[in-house]
Parts: sequence; C-alpha cells; structure tokens
Amino acid sequence: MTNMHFTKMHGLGNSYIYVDMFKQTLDEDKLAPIAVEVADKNKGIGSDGMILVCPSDVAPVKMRVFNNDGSEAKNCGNGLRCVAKFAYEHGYVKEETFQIETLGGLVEATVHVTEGKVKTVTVDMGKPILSRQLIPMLGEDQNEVVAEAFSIEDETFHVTAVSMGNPHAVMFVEDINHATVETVGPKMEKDERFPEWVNVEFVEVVSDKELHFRVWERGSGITQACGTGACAAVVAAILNGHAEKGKEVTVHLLGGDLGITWLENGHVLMTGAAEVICEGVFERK
Ligand SMILES: N[C@@H](CCC[C@H](N)C(=O)O)C(=O)O
Repeated sequence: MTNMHFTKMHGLGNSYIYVDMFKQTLDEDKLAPIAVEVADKNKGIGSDGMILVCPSDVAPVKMRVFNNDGSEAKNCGNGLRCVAKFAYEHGYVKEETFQIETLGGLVEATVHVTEGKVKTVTVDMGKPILSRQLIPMLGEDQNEVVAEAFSIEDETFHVTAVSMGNPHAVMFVEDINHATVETVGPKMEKDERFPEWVNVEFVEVVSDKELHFRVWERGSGITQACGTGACAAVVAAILNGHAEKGKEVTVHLLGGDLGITWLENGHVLMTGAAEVICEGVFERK
C-alpha cells in the first residue's frame, strides 16, 4: 500500500485530483491507472481526472493532465487556473505572473489575490492552432476547418476545428437546452476523422458578447466546464462571424462563467475561478 497525498480542486465544477510532485513521486507506468482509480466516484475520490503539479526545467511549475479514462492530454484550461492557485499558495512561485509548462508548450498565468488567497486566475493560453493537419483532422486539405459539413449516421453538423494545445470540434446550435451532448458527443469524440480523438463543444450564441456552452470531453465525457473548450468556442465564434477579436466574450458553462478574449495579437486570454474542495491521503493498494 502506498499513500498518495492529494488536493481536490475545481474550476467551475471541472474537478481534478491534484498531486504535488514537488513532494512525492509516482511511477510513470502507474500514472494512467492511478488517474482512473482516483477519478472513480464509487471506489476512488471522484473527479474528471488527475493533474500532476511538477517541477519544471523551463518554468516554475509544470502541469500534466490525465483524463478519467487514464489518457494524457496536452492542455487543460481549468487545470491551469487551479495549478496557478496551487503553486502560488504553496509558495512554489512568489510573483503574481509566472509561466506554467504544459505538454503543449508554455503559458503565462496571473493570479488575482485577495487576503493571501487566489480567487481568480487569468491565463494567456497562447495562439490557437487552426491548421487541419495540426488539429489533427482528416479531410480535404484546406488550411482551416470553419463550419465544415460533418455527417454522422444520417445527421449533418457544421464543425469548426480549433486546437488550444488539445483538439476541439465546435458546433453552433439554436438551443443549448436541446444540444445532443450525450449522443453526438461520444460519436464525434472517437470518429476516425479525428485521429487523436477530439473534445466536442456545443455552443449557442446569445450575442457577440455571450455564449452558452456544453461539452463532451475527450477521455472524460460530460463535464461541468472545459477551459480550453471555452477558448476554442470563442475562437470559433469569431471565425464564424458571431463575435469580434479584441472584445471579451462571457461563456456560460454548466459550472459557471469564463471571460475570454481573442486578442488582436493572436493570443487567447481566459479568466475564471479556481477553488480547493478538500485535501487528503488516498490509500493505494
Ligand atoms: N477540462 C479541460 C480539458 C482536459 C483535457 C481534455 N479532455 C483532452 O483530452 O484534451 C479544460 O478545462 O480545458
């Protein structure tokens, strides 16, 4: 039996088990099974996955993200805000603006602190990747995939593909309350046209400043929120003429709101909450 110290945190209800790798080690080949184990709501702690807060050679801290099926992702928006809070409140960084290494590259986080506690975090998520090959998505070779017809069984959807370090397929719907997240989500997630699978987002445009959002996450299914997905949704909204670059868009997710701006310099800024739920020790067999 090995005991693993953890902190459960969430960003708008998108919860992960955070493990402080500054203070403990886990075998590399055990990471995927541990993520599945801790995420289990009946026999584990219950979460959308596991996030390792690790030392880095190129930044004060590095994030590694595992979905609740054990697959590793290159990025996680809600995770980045929680890692920023964790690193700042544990004294691994002293500045309020610092870099975080992800498998998708470096991002910059700014923590907003009240009475010594981080309440919200702004992350410069970098530039979205729009090239079909880099999403990656198969199909006729045009550089960007904007409102491309995509048939599943006898239904046709219009997909805009955006990578925020991880792949997203965004679709605009008339009424978010009737979005077919549970049925279309898993089919599109593992469709062979997405060789690395994909996060699937359903978005209702309220105005050029407001979107409603639901997600089927690759490797985790329905979650309350997806930070990278919300960034992808705003980029897709702008590419489809529903919103404007340089102006903040409020994205309403099941678990709360995110403020997202696709800046004129190409970077995407995301601001939202990060919260601790509990800390404890997980007894591993
Ligand atoms: N919840 C996340 C994204 C987590 C990874 C994703 N499921 C993937 O496999 O790419 C977020 O807040 O961005």
